Amino acid sequence: MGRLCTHSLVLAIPGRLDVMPLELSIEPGQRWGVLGPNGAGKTTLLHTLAGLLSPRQGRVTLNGKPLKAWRRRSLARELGILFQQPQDGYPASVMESVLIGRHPYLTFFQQESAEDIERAQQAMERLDIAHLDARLVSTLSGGERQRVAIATLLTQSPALWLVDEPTNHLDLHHRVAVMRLLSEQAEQGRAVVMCLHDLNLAARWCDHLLLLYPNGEACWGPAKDMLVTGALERLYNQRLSVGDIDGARVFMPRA
Ligand SMILES: Nc1ncnc2c1ncn2[C@@H]1O[C@H](COP(=O)(O)OP(=O)(O)OP(=O)(O)O)[C@@H](O)[C@H]1O
Repeated sequence: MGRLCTHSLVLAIPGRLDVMPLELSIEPGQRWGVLGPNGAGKTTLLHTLAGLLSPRQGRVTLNGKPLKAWRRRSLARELGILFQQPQDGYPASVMESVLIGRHPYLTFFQQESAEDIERAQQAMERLDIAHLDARLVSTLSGGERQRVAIATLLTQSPALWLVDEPTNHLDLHHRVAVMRLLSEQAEQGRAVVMCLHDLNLAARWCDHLLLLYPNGEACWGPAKDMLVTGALERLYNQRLSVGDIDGARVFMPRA
């Protein structure tokens, strides 16, 4: 179970004082998209939801318990984060990197078991990087590194996935594959919160949306209620053309 709630949460964004408190309730099985222009606070929100940043005001609870009351290792079994910036500053192979996902389940001196290795192999196959298992992560392309980071999260298998721009660097095929994977996680009862820049991915794959405006305003709710052209144009300060393709709403920026 991964039920994450925010209570009068105000993000600590430097210089932004007039910010609407967030009262979010992210339930197991839901796919939340976080939308907003550059600098709106999407990454700050994700890091605050993960307990990596303190809010200016309010609190976050996971399964009813304040994040601060969780022990870090227990929290890492419940909640996983995909960072926008790669976190691979040390030399490691793809396999070693993906196995890090099992660390919350191991004691300090414990070796990974055959089952841990099997999970990592399955995750690498799912992300189409099994053939790269012995390669140093530092030698990979941007899209390959992104798939390693997602495979690590899949190996970790948390109840709540916090993913910052999961389709960064990915080609069209892998973009869809990753959105399918996130959807499946939700179908299996996990909760997924994803920061997205692509409105059409959000419209296609998210059932709930949070719109973060750069002036501190915010609105959230079921995706069908949030995908209002005027509100999105104001969000991005960009005129949009709207159409329907195969039953899905599609947004195109007007030139
Ligand atoms: N350590 C810091 N010092 C000063 N300002 C900061 C700091 N960290 C973040 N900010 C500012 O907080 C605001 C929100 O940043 P954040 O990274 O959350 O935005 P974002 O919506 O994720 O943007 P993007 O779409 O560009 O990734 C930005 O204006 C950023 O410059």
